[in-house]
Amino acid sequence: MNGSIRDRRAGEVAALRARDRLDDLTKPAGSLGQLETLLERIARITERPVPQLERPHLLLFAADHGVTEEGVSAYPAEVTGQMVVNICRGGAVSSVLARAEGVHLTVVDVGVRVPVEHPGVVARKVAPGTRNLAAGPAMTRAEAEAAVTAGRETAEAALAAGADVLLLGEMGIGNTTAASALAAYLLERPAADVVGRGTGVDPARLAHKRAVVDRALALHRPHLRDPWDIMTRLGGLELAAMAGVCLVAASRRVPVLLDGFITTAAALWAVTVDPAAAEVLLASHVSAEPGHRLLLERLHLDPLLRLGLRLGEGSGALLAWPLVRLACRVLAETATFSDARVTRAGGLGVPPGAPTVPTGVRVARAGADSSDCFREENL
Ligand SMILES: Cc1cc2ncn([C@H]3O[C@H](COP(=O)(O)O)[C@@H](O)[C@H]3O)c2cc1C
Ligand SMILES: O=C(O)c1cccnc1
Repeated sequence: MNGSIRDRRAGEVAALRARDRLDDLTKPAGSLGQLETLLERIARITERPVPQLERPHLLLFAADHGVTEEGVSAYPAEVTGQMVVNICRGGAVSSVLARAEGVHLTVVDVGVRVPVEHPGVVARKVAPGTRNLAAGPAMTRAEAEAAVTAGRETAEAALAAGADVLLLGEMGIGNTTAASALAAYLLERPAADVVGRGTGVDPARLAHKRAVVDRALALHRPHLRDPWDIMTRLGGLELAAMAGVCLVAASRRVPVLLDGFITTAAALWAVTVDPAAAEVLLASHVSAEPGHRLLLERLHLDPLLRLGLRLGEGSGALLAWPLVRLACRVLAETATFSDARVTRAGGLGVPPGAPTVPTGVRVARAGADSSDCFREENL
């Protein structure tokens, strides 16, 4: 207990020092907008006033869903296994983004229905998919626990390999239905508020998908006594595994960059198990699924991007990652007012026409950049 109080204080001190440094950088106060609150949050999580996140690992969990037999997705269930192979071969959107940004990608099979034929997949299959959550519990308690453990161990392995930030991703046809069931229950909302088109179901199928989620909620509600009942009955194997990642990140004070609706539903469940998990979450984007905005609001998270994405696979987290990395670089490398001898706001002011940067002062740090405006003759 004392340890956690001390940890929290260390985080608050780091956040305050990050705030002070942000105000001391050669820029108008507050001018980096949302990136400034992001940096304070990362400082608080990592307990470092000038955090450097340089080793991102995307942990992508794949599993199938029995609820697909209700016809809730625009695509057939076999796409899960096919896409896992595509991701590992480098052909999926997430593979391209991870490659382009140098993000280490780990793909974990926690419950794909068929054998996944690729040596790159981490084999942690708990069961060959869940059962239909609209007809009975999706999992047994032992399966839910094993899936959370698979997520926990994957996160521990990534951290042992040097990861300093974890990105979450998932692949599982039908998982917007399971995520909707979890979200509707945890947010105390009807299915109509959270269910969206997922892979792109038409309006008739969307109405059916909502009815399926409402039916599942009515079926399970009398049996939901603790968080484990909720995950066991309404969740999914990859949802449980992603929650396991959040739980490890909370205890290790490592930032988790969420992706879309599905990853955020898993994260909210993790927060019901350990409220400290809420402190390590970062929101990459807000997806087109209507429940995503509601989940982010519940978690008090401000998404960095609003692109209308509805893909998953960690794609939104991968797109937001460069912003996070660049924000950290800016905090670490931008000159301060005193270093650069730039006049602060509230001083005597600068005479009209006078240069705001005294001639002969280098604003850039030596060797920091090669662009033209940083050349000696231009300073
Ligand atoms: C080719 C393809 C690639 C994907 N990559 C992610 N998803 C996304 O769509 C699925 C969820 O939507 P629903 O609940 O409507 O099935 C998940 O696999 C999610 O990761 C994909 C879906 C498809 C079809
Ligand atoms: O928001 C998401 O995570 C999402 C939305 C649609 C399909 N797959 C994922």
